Amino acid sequence: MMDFIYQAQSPRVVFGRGALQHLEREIDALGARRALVLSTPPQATAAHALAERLGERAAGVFSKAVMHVPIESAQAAREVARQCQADCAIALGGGSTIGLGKALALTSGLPIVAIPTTYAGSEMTPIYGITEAGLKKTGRDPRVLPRTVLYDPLLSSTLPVGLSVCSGLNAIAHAAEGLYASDSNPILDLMAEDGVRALVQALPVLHQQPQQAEARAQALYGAWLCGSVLGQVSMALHHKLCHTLGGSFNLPHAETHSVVLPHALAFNLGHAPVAAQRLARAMGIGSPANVPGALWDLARDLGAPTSLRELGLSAEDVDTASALAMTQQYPNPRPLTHRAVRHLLQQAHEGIRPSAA
Ligand SMILES: NC(=O)C1=CN([C@@H]2O[C@H](COP(=O)(O)OP(=O)(O)OC[C@H]3O[C@@H](n4cnc5c(N)ncnc54)[C@H](O)[C@@H]3O)[C@@H](O)[C@H]2O)C=CC1
Ligand SMILES: O=C(O)/C=C\C(=O)CC(=O)O
Repeated sequence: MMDFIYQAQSPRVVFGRGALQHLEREIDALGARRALVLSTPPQATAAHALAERLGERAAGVFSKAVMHVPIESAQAAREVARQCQADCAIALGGGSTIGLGKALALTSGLPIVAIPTTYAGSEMTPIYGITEAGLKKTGRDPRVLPRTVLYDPLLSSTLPVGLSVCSGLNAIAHAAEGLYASDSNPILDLMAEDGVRALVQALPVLHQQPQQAEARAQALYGAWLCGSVLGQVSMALHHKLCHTLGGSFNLPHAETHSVVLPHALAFNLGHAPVAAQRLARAMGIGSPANVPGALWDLARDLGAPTSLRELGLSAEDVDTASALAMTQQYPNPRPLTHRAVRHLLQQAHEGIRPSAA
């Protein structure tokens, strides 16, 4: 039965090979004059080159973005933005850099131009995360949604192939949980299905030919769709588990999503048959029951990690993580019990291929 609420919510999106050439036009369109360019340390050279290109439109560079946005780095960026009198920020990078931009926007209201170089999708969401005293807190606030997103597939072509695969699986996770979200709607279901289709087709090509232009564009298109889904509907068990594993055990974000997703779907899809059908159709496989196994095979075949053990989670941490994950309350297709979550994490820890949903 049709019963939904849909509220369009999107930054301005400029998509295309070479889209970065439009940056000055987009800064001007915001009415901004002095942009602070943000990046991680490994992308500092690109950030400085961009600031140089912007000339007088650049207020400075802050290249100390860190995964999961430690409060100290957010405070340092806020101080630099204040000192250099920036009136906008440009986040050049993946979810870590865009997350730093969001932390800045949260307290200053500065408009953000996001230039994503991974497939994590943060640029399309009003979700921010900040880590303080070992605990990652997330929230939603319209102030942190970037005002403009420049999607340029040329920029993601330098993303190492292993990270490209895991980041693409991270994006697929947004769409998969969006398809069984308690607050989903038909438009976002269309976006989720097409996003999964684009990524499932692009990732094997990128695994063989990381520079293949059409596949880079297709993967980034999929990331846009999946990020839009993440931004507009509620996530469930899979994202909550990854949040716990990333925030409290410092596991790497995209890799953790890659490992956990098949197990979370094996747990949930039996209670979400329409989502399972859509995922099977998007992946080009016959039986919805085979979706979790097919995703696990895809990850393994493309060289992604398949166990939490190889990401550094100890056997003892499985107990702690299960207990922590059960402290949150949220809608999930299948009711949660501590025993079932513990079993799911144990399977993911050992890297066991999930059986049919
Ligand atoms: N708030 C939200 O809606 C979302 C937030 N996130 C957050 O984003 C963070 C993870 O973001 P990711 O994009 O997975 O990783 P990331 O932004 O940490 O990037 C991973 C590494 O790859 C490098 N890198 C990125 N793009 C590159 C490129 N094109 N070429 C070469 N190197 C490149 C980065 O400098 C970094 O060293 C987590 O903290 C996660 O919680 C992720 C998704 C959504
Ligand atoms: O943790 C955050 O910074 C906010 C959301 C996400 O990371 C979404 C995700 O788990 O991919």
